[in-house]
This record gives sequence, C-alpha cells and structure tokens, in this order.
Amino acid sequence: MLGSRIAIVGVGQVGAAAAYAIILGSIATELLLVDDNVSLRDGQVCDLSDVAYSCNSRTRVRAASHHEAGQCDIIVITAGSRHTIGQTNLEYAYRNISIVKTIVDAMTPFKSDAVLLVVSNPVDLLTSLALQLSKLPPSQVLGSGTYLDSMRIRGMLADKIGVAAKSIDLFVLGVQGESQVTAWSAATIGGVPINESLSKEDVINRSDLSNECKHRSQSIVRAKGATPFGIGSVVSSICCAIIQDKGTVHPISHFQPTLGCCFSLPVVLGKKGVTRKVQMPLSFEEDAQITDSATALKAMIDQVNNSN
Ligand SMILES: NC(=O)c1ccc[n+]([C@@H]2O[C@H](COP(=O)([O-])OP(=O)(O)OC[C@H]3O[C@@H](n4cnc5c(N)ncnc54)[C@H](O)[C@@H]3O)[C@@H](O)[C@H]2O)c1
Repeated sequence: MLGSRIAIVGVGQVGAAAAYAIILGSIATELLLVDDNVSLRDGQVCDLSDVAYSCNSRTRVRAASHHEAGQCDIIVITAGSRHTIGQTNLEYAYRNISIVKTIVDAMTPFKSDAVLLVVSNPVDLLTSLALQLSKLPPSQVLGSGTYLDSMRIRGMLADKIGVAAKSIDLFVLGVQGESQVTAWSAATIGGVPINESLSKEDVINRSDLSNECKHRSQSIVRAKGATPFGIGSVVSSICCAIIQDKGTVHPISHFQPTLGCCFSLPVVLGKKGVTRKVQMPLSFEEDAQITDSATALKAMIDQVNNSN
C-alpha cells in the first residue's frame, strides 16, 4: 500500500461507504474524493478524515479535482443520478451515460497503469463505455459487476446449509441485474461439486435462492432508500486485491472480445487489474443465457454509440 492512491469520483451514499471501508482497512496511503457538489465533497472529506484519525488509519483523505483523480492508481466511479419516480430504466441509463462520459473526459489522460473501477449503474454498460472512452487497456478497466451478488448468494446458501460462506464457491455471472446467471453447475462446497457434497436433507430451491439474490437490492432500497454498505465493502475488497497484488479470483465485469462488451466472469486480480481469466465450465443453459444477455447489451452499446 506504500504510496498508493485511490480516487473516488462521486461521494454520495455509495462513494462515502466505499471510502469508509477503504479507510478502515488502511488500503491506500491517500484517498482523493471528487464530487461536482463541492460542499457535499468537502463535508465528506471532514467526516471521513475524522474516521481516519479515530481508527488510526494510515489512509489520509483529501478533496481533489477530476484531473487529479486520473493520476491515481485506482479510480472508482460511483457518480450517478438517483432513479427518480416515473423515470424509465432507459432514461436513467442515458443520464448516467452522460455523467460517466463527462467524468472520463475530465480525467483523461489517465496515468498509464491506472485501474478504473466502475460501480455506477447500469454497471456493465457503463464499464463498456468507460473502456472505449478511457483508451486504457482492457485489463485495466473493470466493473464491480456481479461481485456483490456472488457474495450475497454464498451467504444465503451458507445460512441454509450451515457451512461457512468462505467454504462455498458459487458465482453469479453475466450481465448484472435481471439477466444475471447463478453458475450452479460449477458450484462447490469445500472443493466438492455441490451435487455430491449436499445430502438429501439439504433441501435448497436453487431458482428461489437465485431470484431472492437478484432482487435483494430492491428490497433493501424499499426498506431504507439505498444500498451503500454492501457495495462499499466490495469496492474496498477489489481495491485491496489490486493494491496488494493478491492474485485472488473474483467475478468482475471486464471486456469479453468475442461478444464486444463487458460483463462478469471470474478473473484473477492483481496490480495490473485483470492478470488472467479463469475458465469456468458452465452448463449449456447457463452459457446460452449469458450469451443472450451480452448480445442484448452489445446492441444497446451500439445504439448509444450511434446516437452520438
Ligand atoms: N454496482 C452496484 O452493485 C451498485 C450498488 C449500489 C448503487 N450503485 C450505483 O452507484 C451510483 C451511486 O449511487 P448513490 O446511492 O451513491 O447515489 P448518490 O446520489 O447518493 O451519489 C451520487 C453522487 O455523484 C455525484 N456526481 C454526479 N455527477 C458527477 C460528476 N460529473 N462528477 C463527480 N460527481 C458527480 C453527485 O453529486 C452525488 O454526490 C448509482 O449509479 C447507483 O445505481 C451500484
């Protein structure tokens, strides 16, 4: 972590929660906060600096411009607009597309080995556009994708069968949201394929669990208005894996050349972002669902590019 710098662009609910987790973990030496709303940004700097002082964090926090953020080791994009009542998903997507375009433009040129991590929604679409616009190599442009969903479903399964989530390998993959796919066919418990490791007493309805996981964000938003903490902690884990060159495997949105867009498949994360891809044998149905949703995403990206 020595000398490492992370920038968070957009310090609303999600950006602030990510900053909080990064400070608690002393993940970086310096944390730069950027927001168009300058008084909110400065308030967050003071509040989060207090966190750093009170927990003896080695991470120091300060306000910065978009341009400075582009020179950091990792730049996390959590800027966005709120989904307003009556706004369609398409209108919402176009609003955030315009925000991400402005941000990437203002940060260009990036430090050549910077890693860009997109969190704003729709995450796979915005990651694909950030890759096009930033001109960074594909291995350095990532999206949080289905990382949180994978952690969620592991936790939910762990609760049902009484095994620690850490001993479960189960990935949610593909385009994050309605068409994401739970890769049950490749799931293991303690390294043993799930079909062999579970006994008859372990009754799990896979489809119910996948659906509950898919809609969990909506339930949280209905209950408390936003979902900042889970994703904040995911951002901190991803930054930690990169800065500490951990070589750990995570489901991360990244560029898939065969389908021409970014979505989540397992990768090894290290200092240079994606250091290698991990082949995961999926069932025919899982593979087909992922391909279908990626094809629809690519069509949407082409539509956005043609509308410019
Ligand atoms: N990927 C995930 O799993 C996940 C989970 C939760 C939320 N999100 C997404 O994260 C994004 C942020 O959510 P939130 O609840 O923090 O919203 P928020 O409204 O609380 O914060 C957004 C912030 O972005 C700032 N902003 C807007 N334009 C900017 C610009 N050009 N430069 C810098 N800052 C700018 C705003 O001033 C605001 O402070 C949304 O797109 C949301 O959908 C993603």
